[in-house]
Amino acid sequence: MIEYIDNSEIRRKLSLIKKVAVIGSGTMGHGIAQVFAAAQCQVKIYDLREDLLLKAERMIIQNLEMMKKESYINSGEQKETLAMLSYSTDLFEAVHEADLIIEAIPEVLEFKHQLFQLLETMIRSTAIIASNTSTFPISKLAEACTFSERLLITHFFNPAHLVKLVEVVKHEDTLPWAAEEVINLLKAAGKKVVMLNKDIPGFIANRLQAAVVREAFYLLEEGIANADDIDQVMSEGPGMRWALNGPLRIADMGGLDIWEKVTGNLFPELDCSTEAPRFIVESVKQGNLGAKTGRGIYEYSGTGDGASDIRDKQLIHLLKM
Ligand SMILES: NC(=O)c1ccc[n+]([C@@H]2O[C@H](COP(=O)([O-])OP(=O)(O)OC[C@H]3O[C@@H](n4cnc5c(N)ncnc54)[C@H](O)[C@@H]3O)[C@@H](O)[C@H]2O)c1
Repeated sequence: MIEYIDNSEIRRKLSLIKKVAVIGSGTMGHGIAQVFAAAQCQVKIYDLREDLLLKAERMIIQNLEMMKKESYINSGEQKETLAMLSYSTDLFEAVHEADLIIEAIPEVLEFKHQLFQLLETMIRSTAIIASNTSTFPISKLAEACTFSERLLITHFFNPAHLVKLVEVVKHEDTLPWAAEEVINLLKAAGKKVVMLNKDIPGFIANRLQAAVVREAFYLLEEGIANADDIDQVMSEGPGMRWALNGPLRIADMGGLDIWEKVTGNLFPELDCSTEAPRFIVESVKQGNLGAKTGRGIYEYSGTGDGASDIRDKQLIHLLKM
């Protein structure tokens, strides 16, 4: 973990990043834009169509309204954040003055490469470019761009306006000032930043999550317990501890002699499949994508907005603790 002096106000004033462009206003993009707007950057959000931008604006308004209702921000902060945001379907207009450009478009390498090639002709020669990719190593992203010395991964978590963690990955060419600027800004925005020492697919968090999810679907498919019980085992047990201490510290606290037995005895028993779980593949084929389509592992009313409202309220309560 990078540690800087904790004086976000001074850091913010000294930061070179005043203007931010967010490309892609979907699940992640709108929340990322909100984070930078709340940190007093002028933020332009770009998407392919006007209706997508209107949806993003609506979601940011709802996010801020809930944060105010739950007394996490005041109405001054709500207004100031909204005033820092603007929306555009013109890519050049969105990016040409930006100090930092964050892409949050779909996880398709070809799309990201095409976008980088377009950006090359439009952005300032000192602009920093960050990708919110969940899985691609930065070496893959850099293959199709001429700005690898200003390229980073900033991996936010859904919902980006509430989850504190951002994983940062540098390319071997990334200049130290570019990483430092972005990390300082993220910290001033209240984020917890972890920078990886090496480039690896899935970074840290998604590798840890994927290991747990693989086993969770194995237990479900084998009928060991129903979905609700499997989820409860996690949230009432390990999840509760993991909110406060990571798996390595917990291993230390339990005793490494015990964990030698637990891992040695259990590793040979664990699922080690190398493909997406059958349950997920079948659900996707049937168009059951989870909360957003009303059905996944559970059933939801409408488009699942109620479920994300509850999740966001619970996260705000956790943050206030
Ligand atoms: N959803 C998550 O939980 C999550 C978490 C962390 C990281 N990510 C990563 O963030 C990125 C975005 O994911 P998302 O879930 O927000 O996707 P999304 O589908 O919700 O949003 C993507 C947005 O990008 C727009 N878009 C598509 N092609 C574009 C282009 N060429 N130029 C500009 N905009 C374009 C789409 O119109 C859409 O609004 C992906 O790389 C994903 O892996 C997602």
